[in-house]
Amino acid sequence: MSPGVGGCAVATHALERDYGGGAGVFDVDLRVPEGGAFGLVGLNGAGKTTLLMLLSGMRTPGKGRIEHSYARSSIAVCPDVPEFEPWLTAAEVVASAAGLAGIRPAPEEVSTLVERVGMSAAADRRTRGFSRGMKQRLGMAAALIQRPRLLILDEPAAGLDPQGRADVLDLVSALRGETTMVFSSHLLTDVQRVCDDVAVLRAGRLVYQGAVDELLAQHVRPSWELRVRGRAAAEVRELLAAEPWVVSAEEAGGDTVVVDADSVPSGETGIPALLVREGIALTSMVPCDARLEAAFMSLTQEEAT
Ligand SMILES: Nc1ncnc2c1ncn2[C@@H]1O[C@H](COP(=O)(O)OP(=O)(O)OP(=O)(O)O)[C@@H](O)[C@H]1O
Repeated sequence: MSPGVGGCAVATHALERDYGGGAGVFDVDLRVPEGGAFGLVGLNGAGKTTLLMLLSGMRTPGKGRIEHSYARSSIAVCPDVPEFEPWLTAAEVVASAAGLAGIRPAPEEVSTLVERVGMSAAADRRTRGFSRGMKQRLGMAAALIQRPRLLILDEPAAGLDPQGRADVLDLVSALRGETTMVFSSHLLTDVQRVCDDVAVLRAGRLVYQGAVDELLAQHVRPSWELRVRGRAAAEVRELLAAEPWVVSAEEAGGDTVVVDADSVPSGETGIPALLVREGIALTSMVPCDARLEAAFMSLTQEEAT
């Protein structure tokens, strides 16, 4: 490990890449803990790709420095829209990615990886005509065959349908602990689903880095949409509103009530406990993601002070 990286897969110090006209990344002190999934979020043009390319060594900084725990050969990158030679099959793409990295995997290693990314059925199909989701998963297999210690994924779930997005996020989640991942997204909900830590970029500058839970605690009022059975929604709303930890409770049509709590733990434990106490059946309790997005937007758009 390089001196000074202590506990981090990669760390940057006053990193800058200035494209002029305010574009680029500036004064970035990033700490990516080892072994987990690290999310990099920001609006379009915030500098996510630039920072990822700097971390990967594919672009050079104008100022500042980067310390890696790993050799350059242990870093793999999956671009936002992976492109492959159209005449190669999926399995050949993975095998040739290994060859380019100087690795000679056993055929079973290639097929296991192709299976792991859910591409077994297409292993022997040429990549011409692959959907974006298939390309994304194949790109991840081509990166993983290099046995990276650090895997950099640029918007791996962007442009995918809900199923494709869920597949990619599940894969990222399953890789936690195996390799350090840094992945960019403009969706906080994706990051919340799979990441332990997150950095938020606004106009090229870091405005937050740390635990996802802490970001949510600081910027999001926890909220759930409940569906109940056995009692009118109005009555359930009233019962909830009387609880000291409930910030607001609103009917949202039919059997649905939306509850804002003063903290995630108080809502997660208090809502089921109250309903059990009152003998009310809870048919679903879903966090209100739209509000998470709104909080993220306020964090990324608010004026720098
Ligand atoms: N090679 C380049 N030369 C000049 N400007 C660039 C270059 N690459 C990126 N930029 C500009 O730097 C800013 C950050 O771009 P970057 O692609 O890093 O952002 P991003 O957060 O990844 O955006 P998106 O989510 O849209 O992909 C943008 O204003 C972009 O136009």
